[in-house]
Parts: sequence; structure tokens; C-alpha cells
Amino acid sequence: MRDRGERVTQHPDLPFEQARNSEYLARLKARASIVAQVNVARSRNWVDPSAIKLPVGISDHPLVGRIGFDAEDELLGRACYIGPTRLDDGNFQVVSWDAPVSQLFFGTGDEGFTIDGKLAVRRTFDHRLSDIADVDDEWLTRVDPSPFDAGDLQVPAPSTPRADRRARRVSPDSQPSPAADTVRPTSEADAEPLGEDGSATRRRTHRDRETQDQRLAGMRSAETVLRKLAAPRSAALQSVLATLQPDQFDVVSRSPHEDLLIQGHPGTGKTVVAAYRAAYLVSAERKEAQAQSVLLVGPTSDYVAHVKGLVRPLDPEGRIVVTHIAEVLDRIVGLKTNWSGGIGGEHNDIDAHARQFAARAEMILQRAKTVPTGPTARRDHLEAVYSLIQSNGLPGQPVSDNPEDSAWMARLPRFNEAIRMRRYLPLMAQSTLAFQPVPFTDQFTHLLVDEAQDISPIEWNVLEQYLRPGGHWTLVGDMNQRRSDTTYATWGHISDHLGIGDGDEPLQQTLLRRGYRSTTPILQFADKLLPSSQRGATSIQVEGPRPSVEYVPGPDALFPKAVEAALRLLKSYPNGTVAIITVDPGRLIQLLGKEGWRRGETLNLWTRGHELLRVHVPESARGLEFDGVVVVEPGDFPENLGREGQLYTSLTRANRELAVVWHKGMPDALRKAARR
Ligand SMILES: Nc1ncnc2c1ncn2[C@@H]1O[C@H](COP(=O)(O)OP(=O)(O)OP(=O)(O)O)[C@@H](O)[C@H]1O
Repeated sequence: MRDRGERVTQHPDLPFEQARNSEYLARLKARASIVAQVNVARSRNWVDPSAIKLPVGISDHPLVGRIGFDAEDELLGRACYIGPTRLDDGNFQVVSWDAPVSQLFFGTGDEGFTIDGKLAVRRTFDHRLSDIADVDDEWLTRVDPSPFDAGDLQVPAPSTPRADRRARRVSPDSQPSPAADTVRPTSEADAEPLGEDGSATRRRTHRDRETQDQRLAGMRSAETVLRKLAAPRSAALQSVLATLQPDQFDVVSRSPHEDLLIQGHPGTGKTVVAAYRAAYLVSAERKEAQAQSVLLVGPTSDYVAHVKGLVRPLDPEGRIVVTHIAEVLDRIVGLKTNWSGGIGGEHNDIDAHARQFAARAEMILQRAKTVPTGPTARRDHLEAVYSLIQSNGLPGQPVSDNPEDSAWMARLPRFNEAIRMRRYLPLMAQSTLAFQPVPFTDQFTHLLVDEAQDISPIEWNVLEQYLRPGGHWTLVGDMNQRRSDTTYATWGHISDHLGIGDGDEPLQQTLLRRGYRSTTPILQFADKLLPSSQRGATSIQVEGPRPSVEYVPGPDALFPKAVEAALRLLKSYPNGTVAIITVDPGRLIQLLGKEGWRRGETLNLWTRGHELLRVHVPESARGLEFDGVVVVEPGDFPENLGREGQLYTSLTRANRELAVVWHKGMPDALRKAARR
């Protein structure tokens, strides 16, 4: 069966490029096998099991594209490939994606290098796993013969370099003619692969076409991007290195000696930019990158699974650690404990002052010479620091003189209770740091934080400990998706806290404006939750089904209706992913159990025969995406300071289709949007 978005006609060079790609991957593998396996773990604390097994230099990422020039270049000839790693082998020239010359491919400019002649054509590859699935040419200047037709257009056998490579000559008739390869207007059938509901076959009006053309302005390889977005979503993000856009590559490739702040509406590619920036920072290609190491911190373990695959093939030396905030905190505490319950809590639980409280408590312990020793010293020491905070120090030696602080301290639970509660994990981490700072070997030259709007002051304090002196930050997020009042309300506050920016000026925001994930109808629906100044998010996926909103008359019918909607979406997106997002997962799970669903590999996954359904609370859905999403009882989603960040995030997890099921209440803004 043809997947959504697959092209009907095949580019004539596809077999050749597929064979070239196989040869490239085989050569990389051969190169890697002669390099001894090394332990690339960065430190005792950050052992990444998948990194240890990876031989240096290996990458299973396919070639990403090819550029051709209008004249012979002394070094590169008429054309060269762009790949995850450099390969320089006679007539097979692959330039690394982050080498200066690759700027020609990504369309960001021509600084820092010179070629003899000009760029004539960009060829972008679309992939299925590590194979090339499609080829898309963009001609800037037509040249004849084509730079890709330098008399050596042969199909090598797709085997190891040593294998018998009886070349098959591609018939001259099948050579790409520049005219045929010029990017076709986006109104052609290929560029409109979007509708499961018949919208793809619907005739687009002239105005629709104009709007779409405007949305695609400034993009490269727009057809391939649209095809990728129309394809079913999988649990993990698929590589989009080949279709990184000029504005995205520009951010990815900023100097490692710069702090960056990247803000964008849902689905504007922030996570993609974060992942490739991490890879760019540590790339082996550039000298300046060789001393770099990156801690990429996301919101949840699902996010880590979602993103890890993007950076792995571009980081064969294992210099990027992808983790999530709770894992960072838990590693610091270093005790075997199950943290249960939500993150929530009183403001002070996570207040930045905790650092001073913990430091003062440790000082009192040192003065009293009562620092624990022995086999359980770590736990005992943590208990001692925490308990001193809880009691606001010793008589005559308070931890804080502020009555508000001491009232908060008096409300803290006893250590044995607190050590199991997720809401006290940041305080426990901060208390541990008071006597056990992060060693230099565990620190990184760059901290890259995604969903940064959800990091609390105390968590920023903890994260700061992981940054080497002189290191830099890349902060990525969306203030409109902020999930709680306990985090900073503006980027200015965050940059003040971290002391980054230009003197008194907070760090400048880099805005990502182009929406990729959700269709415009979904964004327009969710948009109504935002203050008017923040509205107007748009997507290059202009068309798609309107979100469906269904009222159910009785509370008992709510979850059955939600499951019914999810089953309908599963039918529409048989190779894709569907999630139900609710603040009351218990009732849903009970129902799924009764209806024969069983828990899958992870907590959020439910299976019945061949059917797969994902169940999320707003918290765990952050940063993820699915083809279809059912949001249950939107009126129950918690608000923060009058904002509906959690609901907004949940509604925008859908790539193609959104259903809302409600009984108790609907936020007014959405009620109006649903009636339109
Ligand atoms: N250049 C690109 N080519 C193809 N797909 C892209 C490109 N950039 C982003 N996408 C796709 O758009 C979707 C959304 O991207 P991403 O998750 O990075 O957005 P985000 O801004 O982090 O979203 P959110 O804040 O809502 O979590 C993903 O499926 C991603 O693969």
C-alpha cells in the first residue's frame, strides 16, 4: 500500500543514487571496523550504554543530498555529495553536512569558502530508514550537461566496497533533463498529499494556492518537506537533516561561543533545531567542535526516546548526552528511590533560594562537625541537610530569617516521606549539591535545554552546575506552552537568572515562525486559547480536517466516546500514531482494560491485537507528536495565571487530525472556535 505523501513517479536517477548511498554506508562501515572500539563514556555518571558500543566514526545515516556547479571546481569537481560524515575517495566526494561548503546545500549563504563557479543545482534525498527513497532537484541555473551527468553516471552494486561492482550504465534517455527536474509548482498533485478525508483530491482554489505559495516562500525542497510531513508519524522523530531549511540551519550553525534563545509556536521545528545544533556543536569535521560536549535536556523520558535517534548517527563519539530534567536531578541525588506523584508544589518547593538554604544547612553541619560518615554516608548526609532546612537550622543558627521561608520550611514533610515524592526531587538534588558538587569531568561545554519554559528556578540552579566555566547555553521553548506558575513567566527572567544576555539587556530571541507539524485548521483552533497578541500561528500544512468537537450528555459516556474517536483515527492513520490525552488517565485505563487492551512496552502504550494506542497526561505529551489526537474534557486541564498552557500544548500534538470530547465544560474560546 502506498503511504500518504508518497510520490507516484520515480526520479530517473533514484536507482543510481540508492546504489551510491549503499556504497557510502558500506565504506563508512569498513572504515569504522578498522578503528578500535573505544569507551566513549564521558564520565562515571554519564555512561550512555548505546554510546559505549559504538565504534568511532561509524554513522548509519544515509547521504542527505548533492550539489552541482556550473563550472569545474578544483577540489570538488562538478558536483559533490553532502553526507553525515566526510568521505574523500577519488570520484566519490562526500562533504560533511556541517562543513562550510554545505551552506550551499542548506541555502544559507556563501561565506567562509570559495568555489570555482556557482551553484547550479541542489539535489535533496528523501529517506526510508537508511535507504534513499526519493530524489528532488532544485535548479538555480540550468547547465547542460548536468553536473550530475559527468559521464560517470553508473549504478554501482549496492554491496561492500570490495564486492564485485559490475556497473550498470544508466540509459542516456533516463538522464534527468534540467527542465524536468526544475521544482514543480506546489499545486501539483505531489505537493498536495495531505488529505485522508478526501481533501487532497479536492480542487484547490486560486486563493488557497496563493496562500500555500506564500507559506512555502523561502523554503528549499518544499515538496520533499510536505511529503515527509504527510507521511505517518512514528514514535521517534525521523531524520530531517536533508530538508533542514535555511533559517533552521542558520540557527543550528551559530557559533558555539554564543548563547542562544529560540522561541517558536508549537511544531515550528524547535526540537529539530535543538537536536541538530547539538550535533553541529560536537561534529568531528570542525576543529573548534572537537573540544565540545553537549548536555541536551528535554522534559520527559518519552522525549528522550523521541529525539535520541536524530543525534545518534551524527555523534559517533558519544559527546552528546540526551537526558531529561528528572533524570538529571535523580542522578545527583544518587539514591535508589521511586519518585511518585506530580511535579506540582508550592512555589517555594522549587524556589531559587533553595540553593542558599542548602548551602547554609551544610555550613551548620560542618561547624557542628556532625558530617555523616560510613556506608550510608550519602543518604545520611542528604537527610541531615534536608532536616536542617525543614527545622530552619539550629537554635541561634537559622537557615533563613524570613518568616515566610520559615513557615514554608515548617510545612515540609519528614525526610522519609519527602524522599519518595517527585515534587521534592529538585530540593533533594539541591541539598545534595551542597555537599557534593558536580565534578569537572561531569560538566559540559554546552547546555541545550528544550521546553525551557518549564524549568523552575531551582532546576536552573541545578542545571548551571553542569556547565563548564566559559560554557554556553542554547535555550529552546515556547512561553505559551508554559505548564505551571512555578516557572519563570518571561525569557527575560530566565536570562537574568542565568546571567546571560548583553549586559543589562536580556538575551535576544530567535523566532522560528514556520509551522511544520499541525495543520492550519488545528493551529487556528488551538490559537484561540492565546492572548490576541500571540495568535496567528500558521502551518505549511495548510489543509486538513477541521478539529471535531463532540459533547457527550453523561459523564459515563465520556471515555467510551474518546476511545471511539481514537479508533476512528486509528482507522484513518493505519500506519501512524494515535494518542488520547487526558488529565484523568485512571478512568481511561480501566475502560481500556475492560475492552481487552493490554499495556505495551512503555507505560503510555496500549495494545489490542495489532492496534496500538497511546495514553498521555498533558505532562507526558510535551514535545511529542502523533497523527491523530483525542483530547478529553478540556475544561479539566489546569490553568496557570489565566493561561491554558497545558491544554494548548495537548491540542497541538496532532500532526493531521484532532478530536475533542467533552462533558463538563469547554473553555469559551474553544467553544467559539468549534462553532465557526
Ligand atoms: N526542515 C524540516 N523538514 C521536514 N520536517 C520538519 C522540518 N522541521 C521540522 N519538521 C517536522 O515538524 C515536526 C515538528 O517539529 P518539532 O517537534 O521540532 O517542533 P517543536 O517546535 O519542537 O514543537 P513543540 O514545541 O510543539 O513540541 C516534526 O515532525 C519535525 O520532523
